[in-house]
Amino acid sequence: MSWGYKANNGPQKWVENFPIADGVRQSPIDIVPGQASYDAGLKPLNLKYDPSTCLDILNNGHSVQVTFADDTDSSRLTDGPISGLYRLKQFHFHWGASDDKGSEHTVAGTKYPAELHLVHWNTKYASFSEAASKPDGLAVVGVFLKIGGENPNLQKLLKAFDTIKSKGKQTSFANFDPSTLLPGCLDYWTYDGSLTTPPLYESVTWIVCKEPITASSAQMAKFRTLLFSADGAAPDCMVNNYRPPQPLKGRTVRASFK
Ligand SMILES: NS(=O)(=O)c1ccc(C(=O)NCc2cccc(F)c2F)cc1
Ligand SMILES: [Zn+2]
Repeated sequence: MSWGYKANNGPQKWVENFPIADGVRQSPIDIVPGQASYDAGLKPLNLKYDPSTCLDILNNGHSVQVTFADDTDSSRLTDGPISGLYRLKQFHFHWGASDDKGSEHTVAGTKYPAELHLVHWNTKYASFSEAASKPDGLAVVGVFLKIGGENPNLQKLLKAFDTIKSKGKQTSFANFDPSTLLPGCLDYWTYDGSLTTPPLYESVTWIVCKEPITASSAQMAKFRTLLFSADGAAPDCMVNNYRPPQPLKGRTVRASFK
């Protein structure tokens, strides 16, 4: 049976097949703002996304994912805490069964209802797959979702959910601009971490935005209509697809802001 988020295959069990789960730079973490150190050397994030690189939207059995063409540099991240140029590969979300939980990172113990991950890979490597196992291979921008007014930029995504309800379903998804999902202020915390799902590779420079974006409670409910299960199997709601915070193990969290 493959990994998931249930008692019998969830985060407490992943170490059995992925021993790095107990590694020294695992993600997510609890971010304690008072303990983060302001680093004046950190540059502003430079994110440039080209909507024409948006390819499709997929239910991969763990999350809903929007995948991008990464054969050119047209959707990419530079500056911030990283050096070089990282190409956007995909973005996806993690969310809860109710509005009181769902994010992977927490802020002084506070859980948000959901968290968006924009996944980029270092173009010093030939591909995402090669970069994914290197200590400086990936950079993931995390954006918290909080409950507020309806977010019109999410609506386009949510409208596609009915056609990708079950595991393995995907549909073409064009001309979506991921920058519409970024907060107005790009202040961030950054630390060295890992993929938050198996294979849990310790290859991610995490860049977590301080400012959340909003989603309405009804929009959050729409995420919860997706299924972990494939067509024809007993329907299993896709909820609580988040890993809890992991030990900091001596790592420093830096802040790009005072
Ligand atoms: N939640 S997150 O942002 O930390 C995260 C981002 C990407 C992946 C991923 O690509 N997994 C599949 C995958 C595919 C190819 C090679 C890999 F190493 C690999 F992990 C997993 C977790
Ligand atoms: Zn993620």
